[in-house]
Order: sequence, then structure tokens, then C-alpha cells
Amino acid sequence: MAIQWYPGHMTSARKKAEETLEHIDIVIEVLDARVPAASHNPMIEDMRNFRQRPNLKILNKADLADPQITQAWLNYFNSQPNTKAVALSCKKAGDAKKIPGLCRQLAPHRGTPLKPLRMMIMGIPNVGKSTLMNALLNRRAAKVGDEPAVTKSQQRFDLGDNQSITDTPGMMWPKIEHESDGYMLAASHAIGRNAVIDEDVAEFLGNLLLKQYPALINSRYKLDAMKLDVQQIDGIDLLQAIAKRRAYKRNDGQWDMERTAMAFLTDYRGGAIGRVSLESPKSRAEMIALAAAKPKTADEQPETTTAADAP
Ligand SMILES: Nc1nc2c(ncn2[C@@H]2O[C@H](COP(=O)(O)OP(=O)(O)OP(=O)(O)O)[C@@H](O)[C@H]2O)c(=O)[nH]1
Repeated sequence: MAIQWYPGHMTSARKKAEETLEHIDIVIEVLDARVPAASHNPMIEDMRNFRQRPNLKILNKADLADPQITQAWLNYFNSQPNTKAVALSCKKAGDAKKIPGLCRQLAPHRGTPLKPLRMMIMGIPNVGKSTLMNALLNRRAAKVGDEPAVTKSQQRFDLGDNQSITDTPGMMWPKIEHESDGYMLAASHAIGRNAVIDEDVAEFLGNLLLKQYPALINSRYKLDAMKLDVQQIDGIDLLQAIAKRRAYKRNDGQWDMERTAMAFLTDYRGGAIGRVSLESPKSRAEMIALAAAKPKTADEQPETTTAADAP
């Protein structure tokens, strides 16, 4: 899949974030609770470690994620040094209000008139940074939209009580190592439509959800009424079944798979299928072990000098 996910404005956003971090006490990294590892930007980790700043990880959109898997992720993140993790839904009134208190626990020496607590929200596009910001401020200070890269520049706000918070634009990193991460990010809308083919993303998502949540898929799309066995079909079969059930046809009489893919992705993004997570700490560890065991292609091999090359 060819994904152009590193537009120029993200390079300047990264440089600006590096500068601001010097004057920040806590990094609040917002993740998508349905894909907490895939939505973690390793560049943020590098910057944070360089400045040795503690880290509050917000597993946001927890209202859309599988609660059991979210708990497994919280256990995993909370076992990491200098890190605290919480799952919440920024859309729920009150959830975001817990954040300053949690940050104070990570930086107990801050939050006085002489040493205010300076927090900074970071994360990839569309994970809910601006929604969180607005919930903290009780007003629409930052623009929100269900598409990547709505926020274009940093904004700093005074929260009162010797606390300030800086919102940053969504930041991606130049090379996504695992292809499945690219698909998960596209499904969750961190990567825009112009970078990926919706039908490929929908097929990937269909395969994954059929395996992990067959009952939810069956119930949403009434597959048994179409005499389809949810255990036996794949992502393409699922999309074709949705196209037929909803009678999505093009003018030339063919099934409209583009419209079907969009409808399926919209269902997932809005939670219409149910509460689902695309990865767990266990599935993540398995995927990484598998990728490490896979022989590298010629492109991925480090350059080596063979005896034949020797002078
Ligand atoms: N269901 C649900 N949706 C959420 C939650 N938080 C944010 N959203 C939605 O997710 C979409 C993206 O939210 P934003 O706050 O604009 O995300 P952002 O991270 O600021 O995005 P960029 O500006 O692209 O970096 C919007 O449609 C929000 O309404 C949540 O906790 N639950």
C-alpha cells in the first residue's frame, strides 16, 4: 500500500514541538484506544525521552473500544517507567477533567505560582486532541473534525490554578514499520482518504473483525439471514454481502464497492458495529515476533560487502 503520510507541514510541526518540549513538564500523549500501539508515534517517545519528561497516556475513544482489551493495554502501559495511562472518552463530560490531577501526580513538584504545571498534548491526527482540549477548557477553543490534520498550529492555554496546556497539530512519523499499522491507522481515520484506497482498508478491517468479533459482525450485517457462515467468509465476501444487502449498485449495474467500503468504515469509526479493538498487547507481540522472523526482502536488507566486491 502506498501511503503518503508525511506532508511538509508535519516536519515543521515536529520541529516546533521539539522546541516547546523544553519548557514543558508533562507530555500527554493521546492514543486511539482501539489501536493504542499503532497510534503511538515513536518520534514523540524519542523527543520525550530526550527531554526526560514524564508521560500521561490517554487511551481516548474508550467508548468505542473493547473494554477488556483496553484494560489489558492499561496494565501494559502502567508497568512502564515514568508513565501513567488512563482510558477515557473526551466526549463524555467530566472524563477530561481528571487529567490535570493525574499530571500533578507525575510532577508533584509543579503547580505552584513559581513553578506552574505545564502540560502539552501530543498525538497523531484525529485521535481527539482538540476534543480533549475543549473539554478541559469548557469551550470550543480548538477546531474538531472527523478527518486528519484539522489542527494546524500549536496553541497554549491557561487553565488557572497554576496550570497551562499546549495543544499541538497531529504528528505522523515518516515510515510506518508494519503494514498492518498503516491499515489500522487508515481504518481509524488517522491517515486521510487521499493516501489510501478505502476498499483495501475495508477489506483488511473486514478480515480482522470477522476473526475477532464474528458475533458482532453477524448481528450488524445479518449474515445468517443471507445464509452466510461468518466463520467461513473473508473481508471481500463481507463487503459483497453488505453491498447486496444495501443494494449499493453503480450505474453500470456492478456492485458499488467504493460506496460499500466507505459505509463499512463509517460503521466502524462511529461504533455502529459495537465496541471493538483492532489490537491487544498479545496480538501486538505476536505480530512483532512474526515480522522479526520473516526473511527480509532485498529492499530491506542492510547493505553488505561480499567477497566478490572486495578489491
Ligand atoms: N466516540 C468518540 N469520538 C471522539 C472522542 N474524542 C474525539 N472524538 C471524535 O474524533 C474526531 C477527531 O477529533 P479531534 O479532536 O478533531 O482530533 P485531533 O486529534 O485534534 O485531530 P487533528 O486536528 O487532526 O490532529 C472528531 O470527530 C471527534 O468528535 C471520544 O472520546 N469518543
